[in-house]
Amino acid sequence: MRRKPKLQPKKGKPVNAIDQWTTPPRKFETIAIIGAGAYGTALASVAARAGRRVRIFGRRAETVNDINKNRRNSAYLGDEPLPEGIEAFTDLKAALLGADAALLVVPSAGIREMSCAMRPHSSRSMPVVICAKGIEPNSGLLLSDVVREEMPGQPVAALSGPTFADEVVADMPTTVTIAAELAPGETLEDGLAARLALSLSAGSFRAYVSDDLIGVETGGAMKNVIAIACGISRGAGFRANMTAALITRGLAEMTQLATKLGGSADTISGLSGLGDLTLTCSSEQSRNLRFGLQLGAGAKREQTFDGAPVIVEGVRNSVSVTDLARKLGLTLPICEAVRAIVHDNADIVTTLGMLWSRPLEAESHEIDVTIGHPNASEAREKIEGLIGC
Ligand SMILES: NC(=O)C1=CN([C@@H]2O[C@H](COP(=O)(O)OP(=O)(O)OC[C@H]3O[C@@H](n4cnc5c(N)ncnc54)[C@H](O)[C@@H]3O)[C@@H](O)[C@H]2O)C=CC1
Ligand SMILES: O=C(CO)COP(=O)(O)O
Repeated sequence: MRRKPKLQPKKGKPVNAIDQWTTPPRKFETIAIIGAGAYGTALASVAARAGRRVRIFGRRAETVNDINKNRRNSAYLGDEPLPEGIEAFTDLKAALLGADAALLVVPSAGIREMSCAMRPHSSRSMPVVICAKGIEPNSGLLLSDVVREEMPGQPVAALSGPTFADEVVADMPTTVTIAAELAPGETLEDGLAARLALSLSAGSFRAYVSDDLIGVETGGAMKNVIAIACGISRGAGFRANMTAALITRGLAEMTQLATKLGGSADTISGLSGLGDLTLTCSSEQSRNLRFGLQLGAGAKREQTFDGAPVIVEGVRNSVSVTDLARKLGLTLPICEAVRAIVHDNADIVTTLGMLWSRPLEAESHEIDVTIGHPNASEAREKIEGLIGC
């Protein structure tokens, strides 16, 4: 078995730590986790290790029994043992009974339906924390806005960051950002994000707080699309320089959309943006990266993962992100390229080549300059030649 190194926390008073603030925020005691897949179960473990009472909802009876009887979720997380203090239910009402906060951990496609189902069983003061990554197709809504539509008046937050579920469940060092908007007169110190961070942080799991819900959610939705681009490029035979370019220019696309929506560029350079982008674009643990690798190597979309129904959020989000950007008058070339390859069967080499033959421009989006490309066709030919087309 692989050795799991443990962090050794340093003794002494930390600087500016939430639990050292003048009046540390009150913890939530009972946490409901909605969704017993890989990430829901991992976050249930985090909450239980932090001393919370945890009630997790899963749709499949076998999974719920596995968690209650064997303290495992073998369908999603292999043999990794789960900590004590997690009770699983197939009944949504029972899972939400007495919950002080709920983490919503189903795929983005299920957020509207699930929040609608939660509404009759949720106390009005119970915060709903979105842990899925996405933007709703057609409406272009952030998932927090979807929840607000289905659960009017409910406090909403988002938890996002570089967090592979199997590392989280194994208590490997992990950081996230928790974001919630501040009510008038409220400060970060007494806000919802701080209460959640204090309720979940323990041992190897460390949450930072933010009031930029838009920035955190936009970064999370977009990084999966960029990870697919990195996978496609590597799978098609391009190398490290191309990956670095896609990550960096992908980050620029994330910044453009987030700031246009009212989020901050600072958030995009944080854990939920750059942090998660780095993780997802560089590790083959990522489903989005692996999906791209398979496409790049020539698989059809339906052949990826041998046809298994794996959640690859970047697939639907390449459409919702580009639709939203188009509506806002933005062009996101990498996200558009992923959409064209994944949904319109566009040729991979030609589509990636087009990224290199676009008019030259200033690197900073604060400077609005485009310079006609002197050698567009030459650039495309060069790229095609590189991988022998
Ligand atoms: N697995 C990971 O490492 C991480 C996942 N996430 C995000 O968490 C979300 C969930 O992902 P995973 O837990 O990995 O997926 P998963 O496939 O492991 O589990 C999804 C769970 O949601 C349920 N589900 C599926 N479709 C549903 C629907 N339409 N309505 C209600 N329930 C539905 C499934 O039965 C399952 O219990 C995604 O948005 C993903 O991007 C975020 C960070 C890390
Ligand atoms: O969001 C994730 C890690 O932060 C999980 O990424 P994948 O869905 O690509 O596996």
